[in-house]
Amino acid sequence: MEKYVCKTCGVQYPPAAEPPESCFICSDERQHVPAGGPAWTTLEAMREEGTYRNALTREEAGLYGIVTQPSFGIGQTAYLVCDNGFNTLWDCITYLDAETITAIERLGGIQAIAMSHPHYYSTQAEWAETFGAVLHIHEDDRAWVARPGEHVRFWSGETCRLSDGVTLHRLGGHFRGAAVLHWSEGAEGAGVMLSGDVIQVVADRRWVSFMYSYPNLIPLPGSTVARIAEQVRPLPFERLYNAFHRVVRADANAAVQRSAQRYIQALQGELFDT
Ligand SMILES: O=c1ccn([C@@H]2O[C@H](COP(=O)(O)O)[C@@H](O)[C@H]2O)c(=O)[nH]1
Repeated sequence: MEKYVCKTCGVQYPPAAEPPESCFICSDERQHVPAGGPAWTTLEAMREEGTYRNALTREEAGLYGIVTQPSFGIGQTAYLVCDNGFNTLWDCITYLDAETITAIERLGGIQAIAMSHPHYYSTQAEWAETFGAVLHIHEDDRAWVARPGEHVRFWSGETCRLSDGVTLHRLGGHFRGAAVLHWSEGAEGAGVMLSGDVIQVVADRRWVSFMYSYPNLIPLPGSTVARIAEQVRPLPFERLYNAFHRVVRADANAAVQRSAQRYIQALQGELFDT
């Protein structure tokens, strides 16, 4: 029996004799199945190949980025937030090896794992089991968990406090249970938001955007974007990190507010006349 991993999104499935016929994450209209159909590997095969390694980078005091090189699956970055002795892994990546485990153990291990949305679930069960961490997922996204188990804690409502400085906020939009992480101690106490791509940092780093599907370019309703901006407004955060190493470095809450206004104006035909 093997725990097959979808090569397109990096999500791991429960033990089975044969790979699944399709990946239910990629078959959804927010992702895509490659033209050649689904393809599969396993975490063990990836380790044996020796192709991959994880780069762990210090982003700022108490915050580390972890990304697989060369890129695998969607290619997202996971973050380790070290908040006064309580470490949270924000989002997850598929590849996990002994070198990564040692490096993270040196930083104090992982006490909690929290996910923005299903596209980054990857091998979250392996990470939770390896580090003895509780895996926090909003209950509205329960149906997207390929490998449920004792390690998962489904949270409900709009917020979930993980440590003194770390709180999850359900924003919805990209997925019903889509969440962001607010770290009040980040950016030297000015606050940091980790957003996955529930709030997406765009090419011009002074702006963000919001989508139902990024690869298939399906936007969100203006009312949803307005609600997301209102939920975020009271939170103090100077910096915002997305899942692809893009950062709004200064005045990030204001960037979210003006970007939401611009997005809604564009949807309403008030931003340009082309
Ligand atoms: O800016 C982006 C972000 C993501 N994608 C692609 O979308 C899918 C789903 O990933 P999410 O990041 O969770 O939306 C994946 O295939 C990404 O490569 C994109 O095209 N542009």
